[in-house]
Order: sequence, then C-alpha cells, then structure tokens
Amino acid sequence: MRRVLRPIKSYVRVIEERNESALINVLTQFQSFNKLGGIQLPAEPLFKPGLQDVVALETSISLLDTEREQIIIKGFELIELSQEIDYVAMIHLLLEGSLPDASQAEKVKKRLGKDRQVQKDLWPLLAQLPASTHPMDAQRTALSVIAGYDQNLDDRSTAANVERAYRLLAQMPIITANSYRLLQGQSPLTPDESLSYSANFLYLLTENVPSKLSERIFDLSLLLYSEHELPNSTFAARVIASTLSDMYGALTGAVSSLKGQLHGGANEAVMYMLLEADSPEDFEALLLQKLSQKEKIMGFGHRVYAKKMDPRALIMKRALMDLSEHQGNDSFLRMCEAGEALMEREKGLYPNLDYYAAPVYYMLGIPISLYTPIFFCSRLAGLTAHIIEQHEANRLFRPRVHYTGAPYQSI
Ligand SMILES: CC(=O)SCCNC(=O)CCNC(=O)[C@H](O)C(C)(C)COP(=O)(O)OP(=O)(O)OC[C@H]1O[C@@H](n2cnc3c(N)ncnc32)[C@H](O)[C@@H]1OP(=O)(O)O
Ligand SMILES: O=C([O-])CC(=O)C(=O)O
Repeated sequence: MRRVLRPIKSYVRVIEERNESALINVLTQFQSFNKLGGIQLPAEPLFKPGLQDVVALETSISLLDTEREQIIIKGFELIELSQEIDYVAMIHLLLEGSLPDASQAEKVKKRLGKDRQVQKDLWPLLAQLPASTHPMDAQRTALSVIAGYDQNLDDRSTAANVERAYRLLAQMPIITANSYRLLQGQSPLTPDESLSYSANFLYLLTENVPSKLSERIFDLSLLLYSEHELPNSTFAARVIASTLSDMYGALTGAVSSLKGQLHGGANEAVMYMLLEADSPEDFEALLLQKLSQKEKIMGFGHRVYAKKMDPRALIMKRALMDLSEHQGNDSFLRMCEAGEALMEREKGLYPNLDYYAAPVYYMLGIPISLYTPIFFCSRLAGLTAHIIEQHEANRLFRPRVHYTGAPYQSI
C-alpha cells in the first residue's frame, strides 16, 4: 500500500508545484505500477519534443542552475571562474575534479606541452582532402585517423581515458590549425614551445604571436566554451559512449553535432551575418528583413536560458569592448549592440555566447571557418570528462517513440 501511496503523493505535489520534469519521473513510477498490476491510469505518453526539460542522466560535472542564474562546474561557478583561472586550470578542474594548486597547474602545462607530438602521417592524409572541406569535417576525419594510432583503444578505464583526454587536448589545436593550413595549400606550422597553451593555439591559427590582450581574451573564450552541462553535442557523445564505443567515436559524433547552425555552427553564421552589414542601421534592417521572412537570427535564443541572457555572452561582450577600444574600432560592437536591442524589442530574445564570440574571433584575426572548430577544441575538456563519466557508470541509452504511423494491417 505504501508503494502505491508514495507516487500518488508525489503526483499531487508536482502538480501543485507545476514541475514538469518531476512530473515525468512520477508518471514513470505510475507506469511501473501499471505493469505490476497496481492502480490503473490511462497510459500517458512520456513524449517531450526535442527532449525539452527531460532529465536524461546523472552527472557530477556541471549544471545550468537557471533559478540562481549560475553555471555550476564541479561546484564552482563558471562566470566567477572566468575572472580567476585560465583554460588550463579549467582542464584540471574538469579532468581531475579540483582546482589546481601552483605545482599541479605547472604539471598540466608540461603534460599538454609533452603530448603535442602529432603523428606525422596525419598531414599527408589531411592534405588529400578536397580544398572545399570544412575544417570541422577535417577535425572529424583526423579523430578517426588518430584512433587508429591508439594502441590501447579497447581500454576504457578511467586512467586510460584521462590519458587520452590530455593527449587530445594537447594535439587538437595543432591538428585544427594545421588542417586549415593544409586545406589552403599551406604547410603545417610547428608549435612554439615558449608560448602558453592559448597563445600557441592563437599563434597557429593566425601565424602571429599574439599580444597579451589577445592571448587573455582568446583564453577567456576557451574557458567560457569549455563545458555547458548537456547540450546536443555532449548528449550525442554520451549516447555513443553508452554503447561502450571508444572516446574517438564519441567525439566524432560530438563534432558533427556541434557543426550544425542551431548549435556551435552559429558562431560562424553570426560573423557572416555581421559582414553583410555596413552600419548599425544596416544591421537592424537586415535583422528585420530576416525576421519578416520568419528566419532565425543566429546567436540569439537558447533552449535552457530561453528568454534570458546567456551569462557567458555578457563576459564576451566585455571582451569585445576591450578589443574595440584597444584596436580603435568599435564598428562590430555598435552593430552587435544595435542587434541586441532590436532582438529584445522585437522578440524578447537575448544573445548567446556565439553572438559575441564571433566578432571577438574576427578581431583576433582568426579565419571564420575556424570558429566552430575552436569551440570544439575548447569543449574537448568538458566532452572528454563526460565520456569518462559515461564509461565509469554506464547504462545504454535506448529511448522509445511516440508512433504516428499506420496501424497494423495484414499484408
Ligand atoms: C553555444 C550554443 O550552441 S548556443 C545556441 C546557438 N544557436 C543559435 O544561436 C541559433 C539560433 N537560435 C535558435 O535557433 C534557438 O533559439 C535554439 C535552437 C538555440 C533553441 O531553440 P528551441 O529551444 O528549440 O526554441 P525554438 O526554436 O522552438 O524557439 C521558440 C520560439 O522562439 C523563436 N526563436 C528562438 N530563437 C530564435 C532566433 N534566434 N531568432 C528568431 N526567433 C527565434 C522561435 O521562432 C519560436 O517562436 P514561435 O514560438 O513563435 O514559433
Ligand atoms: O547548452 C546548449 O544547449 C548549447 C550551448 O550553449 C553550449 O553548448 O555551450
């Protein structure tokens, strides 16, 4: 009897609280009771288009706490972290679970430096890709190739996976920048050992040793992109990892997911849109025209933040202000501000991180088709942590469907 009463009480409570995801959990319990011959309820289809608000898994990595407007990563808040630590410390936090002290930070830096050796066979292979290949597709191809060099591929233990994660974090910036160079018919660059992780990455992307300001802003962008709970790409990676497929396989799925314009691909789309306009007025007219044609405006809206500003966008906006002041050119800043005001007025929508990351990358001199690949390189820290967590406590993902096809008929 107690087993029957407990879900009824929870049902009443969640109805009162209008808590949808809790309601789903309780309905699941009711369904089990149905099966056990307990109380009878009409079968409720547990169907949420796009899995909106569905709690799909347990994680100790991160949470978007929308009520407190906080992005919690391993118990710390991302925006607070962005004022205190660099991207390398974030890698330590995500892979080791704690903020590094000075000697641990030094160790991670050394480890990322040591693991930079990319298999030389990779360059001739990537050079054979058609020149029109998007660098994200080159990233995906490279991941498949380097899987073949992993002597330990079937070892999904945490130790082996952490080792792999560090190696990928060390190599992927080099692979990303050099695959772009190869696609342009240029030869690969060698990393500059004297530079920090982020300065070296930016150097490989632009062929220029960055100023301190550029280095700081680029590092900040990597940190802000590094982890964000369960976006489509992270879910894709965990779904693949849940078959006990390896880290490279899970990451190739994540790259493909991230490439789409509704997700990571938005940062490139934002930049192409900004370049279509010459002035804030011109940009407003462009956005109004797109809205009148029911087009989505890239860089606005978010499944979880919905009608609130992505807190990361605010930090990137400040970075754009700093760069604009330093370079004596505020044309993109003024266009972005005009777009932001217009979208708030017309649609009640606010920018996400991609909206301000795009002009920041442009002003840092980075080629546009590398914006989403950079997002992937940064997100590798979070993605690998999620794949490790999935392999540590695995349950195969295998949901059901709401069938809308024809009913059974005999042939
Ligand atoms: C780092 C990241 O990956 S952040 C996301 C980056 N992606 C983008 O910037 C792409 C543009 N944004 C979007 O397409 C959406 O806001 C998403 C995909 C991010 C979230 O989408 P969902 O949660 O599925 O919301 P959905 O697309 O159903 O939109 C809800 C309503 O807001 C509108 N809306 C949402 N975003 C936008 C937008 N960017 N431009 C115009 N209208 C929008 C929709 O048209 C819809 O309106 P309607 O109810 O009148 O039909
Ligand atoms: O959380 C999401 O759905 C998308 C996003 O902002 C990210 O991956 O950084």
